[in-house]
Amino acid sequence: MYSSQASALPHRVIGLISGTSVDGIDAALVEITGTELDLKVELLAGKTYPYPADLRERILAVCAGEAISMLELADMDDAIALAFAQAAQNIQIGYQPANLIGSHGQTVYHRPPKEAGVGKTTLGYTLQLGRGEMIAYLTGITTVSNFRVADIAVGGHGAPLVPRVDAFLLSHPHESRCIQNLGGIGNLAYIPARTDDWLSQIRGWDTGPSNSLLDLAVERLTSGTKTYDEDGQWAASGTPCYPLVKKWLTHEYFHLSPPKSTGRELFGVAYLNQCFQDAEPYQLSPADMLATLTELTVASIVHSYRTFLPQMPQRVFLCGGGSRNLYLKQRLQLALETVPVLTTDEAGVSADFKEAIAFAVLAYWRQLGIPGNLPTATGAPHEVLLGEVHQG
Ligand SMILES: Nc1ncnc2c1ncn2[C@@H]1O[C@H](COP(=O)(O)OP(=O)(O)OP(=O)(O)O)[C@@H](O)[C@H]1O
Ligand SMILES: CC(=O)N[C@H]1[C@@H]2OC[C@@H](O2)[C@@H](O)[C@@H]1O[C@H](C)C(=O)O
Repeated sequence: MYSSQASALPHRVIGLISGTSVDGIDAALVEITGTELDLKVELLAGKTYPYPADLRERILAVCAGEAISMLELADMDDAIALAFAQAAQNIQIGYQPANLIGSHGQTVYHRPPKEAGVGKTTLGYTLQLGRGEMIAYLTGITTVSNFRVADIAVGGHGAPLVPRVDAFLLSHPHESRCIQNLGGIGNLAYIPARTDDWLSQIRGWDTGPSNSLLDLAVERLTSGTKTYDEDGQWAASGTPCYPLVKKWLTHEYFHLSPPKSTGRELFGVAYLNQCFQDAEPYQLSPADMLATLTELTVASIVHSYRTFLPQMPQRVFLCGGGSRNLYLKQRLQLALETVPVLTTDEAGVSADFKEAIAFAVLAYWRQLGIPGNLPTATGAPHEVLLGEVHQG
């Protein structure tokens, strides 16, 4: 545990991320004081800046495995960095300028590490575009980026990284909690009540698809006129097909023991095509298909908790865009029975901007020399400093 002396003064930091939904750049301007147990973050401004439509399409194509040249890769890296730098400039309008940026960038590829014989691991590989050096150059603000590689370099998954920040922002003295992110991919942080040794008992992993398949299905069912099902209204008018959910739950990812991480490589276009093929004999309506895909997200989360957690949490707090999907939230509450399902807003942390806030905190920790990974979530053998620093 680190002393808070180094950070007695508040730090104004910008956190930036575009996640696996590729819907746009979430930017948070925050004021941070304290370090870990005394960490305090005030959200001054939070906003999502949508990507230009052509850039979003190019990113999604690359995520789906389309080949591009090195020249195109460099251009895409810079186009993303430019969009991130603009988001950083815009979020500060009307505020005192920030002195640090933590930028996650855009994940375009993620390959978890693999066992390679006794005590050996083939390192994972992860690629986030939107290079930090360009953001620092364009904004004149010191920028920390490329957070995942240091954890990967010691054999970890490099993901999920937010659980360590969740631990200090959302733990409770007497209550065990799950913080469930519903992004393109879902992930959780299980945080026991803050008694002795609570930190070492925190768990975290990716639960599987959350909005990624739903969004792709909506695009497909509307011939591209819609990108998501607002509030889950369309899905709510359908009925889940349980034999399909049962079949899809046999996917080996759901049965892998944590630590584990995944991405659009596993739960993207190819997987959705398979889902539509599997659904053919059932002649589902579009609404039934969306309800069934929603149920896969719900069932995979609940299966994950019941199988891999030491005990069920006392409360679940949702965050990420999927926490605004009322149908998904309602189905999750039904499946979790007596465990209350809330959003992190109700625990004082913005459900929409928690990931952006987390990368502001991770950059701040990097500057203070505080590790950012949680080995029990990433599978790394020990804590490491995360992020590369580019002076502004
Ligand atoms: N009102 C809403 N109703 C239903 N779904 C919503 C709503 N608002 C946002 N979403 C969903 O949330 C998604 C965006 O969520 P979020 O920004 O948390 O994802 P992300 O950060 O890209 O994902 P990840 O956490 O995997 O990196 C949208 O693509 C959409 O599917
Ligand atoms: C490689 C990558 O970008 N992973 C993301 C993704 O989106 C959700 C889940 O999969 C999580 O593991 C991670 O993001 C969050 C911010 C994390 O690291 O905690």
